[in-house]
Amino acid sequence: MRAGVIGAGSIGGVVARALRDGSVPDAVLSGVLDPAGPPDLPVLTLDELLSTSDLVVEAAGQRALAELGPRVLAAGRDLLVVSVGALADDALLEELLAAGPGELHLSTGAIGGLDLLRAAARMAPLSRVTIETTKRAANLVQPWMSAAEAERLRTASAPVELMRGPARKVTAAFPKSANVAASVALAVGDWDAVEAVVVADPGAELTSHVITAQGTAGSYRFEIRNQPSPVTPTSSAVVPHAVLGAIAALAQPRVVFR
Ligand SMILES: NC(=O)C1=CN([C@@H]2O[C@H](COP(=O)(O)OP(=O)(O)OC[C@H]3O[C@@H](n4cnc5c(N)ncnc54)[C@H](O)[C@@H]3O)[C@@H](O)[C@H]2O)C=CC1
Ligand SMILES: O=C([O-])CC(=O)C(=O)O
Repeated sequence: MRAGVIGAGSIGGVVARALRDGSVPDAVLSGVLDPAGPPDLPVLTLDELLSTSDLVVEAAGQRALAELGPRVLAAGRDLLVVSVGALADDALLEELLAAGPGELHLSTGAIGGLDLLRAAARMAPLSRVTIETTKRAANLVQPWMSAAEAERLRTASAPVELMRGPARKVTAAFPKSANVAASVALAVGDWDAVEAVVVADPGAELTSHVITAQGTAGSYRFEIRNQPSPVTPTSSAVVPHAVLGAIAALAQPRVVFR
């Protein structure tokens, strides 16, 4: 399988180098598309990427997925999405689903438990599904925040709850930090069932995601505590490895959990 990568930052850069170095059996790097043009990686145009890849990994952000995702699928290339939060836009999701012949795949990204939540939600609708994300306060500053609010975050001395609301709203408000809220909503198949919370903690060494759900199938609590990426600390360092695991499963579908 030839895999191309859109966005060669903290996630896509690790993925591209691992593919280039042959660490995934039966998968090779075709190249990367990134205006930042990492010097050690083969940088291609979109047309070149599409003509030399079987699978394209999006690791460039929610806006890039909206701009480029439909073209990847329409060119007949499979697409593995990391910026899952962009799918909170129903119109984009419909466009991507209609855009084939390429197939759409979603990365599990920074979290786990999505398979069990999906199974439990199929048994009977879940109630009270929540995901609480806690990150280092200074990394959660957003362009829509007032200067005073941004400064309060940068100088916070205690944890602050920044937003609590429907997953759709929270993933759009924190596009680099709360894609996981969308992942939980897509796993349970109900955007309105999932409440997302973002907490800024000046003392947080690790990024945490605590997912809870109750239903007929049982009661669930997943606590994930990830090391932040040293390059882009809003992203967990494990994310590129989730992507590489997905590529390995697509390239060589043997002994794969589904
Ligand atoms: N599903 C999940 O659990 C997670 C999803 N993410 C998503 O992954 C995205 C990428 O994360 P990082 O690699 O840490 O960010 P990063 O900032 O380190 O890298 C992003 C790269 O994409 C490039 N880029 C931006 N727009 C582009 C475009 N239109 N075409 C090509 N390249 C473009 C940038 O130049 C940069 O090199 C985040 O913005 C977020 O949406 C991040 C963490 C977890
Ligand atoms: O990497 C993480 O821990 C989660 C993240 O940034 C996101 O969901 O956008």
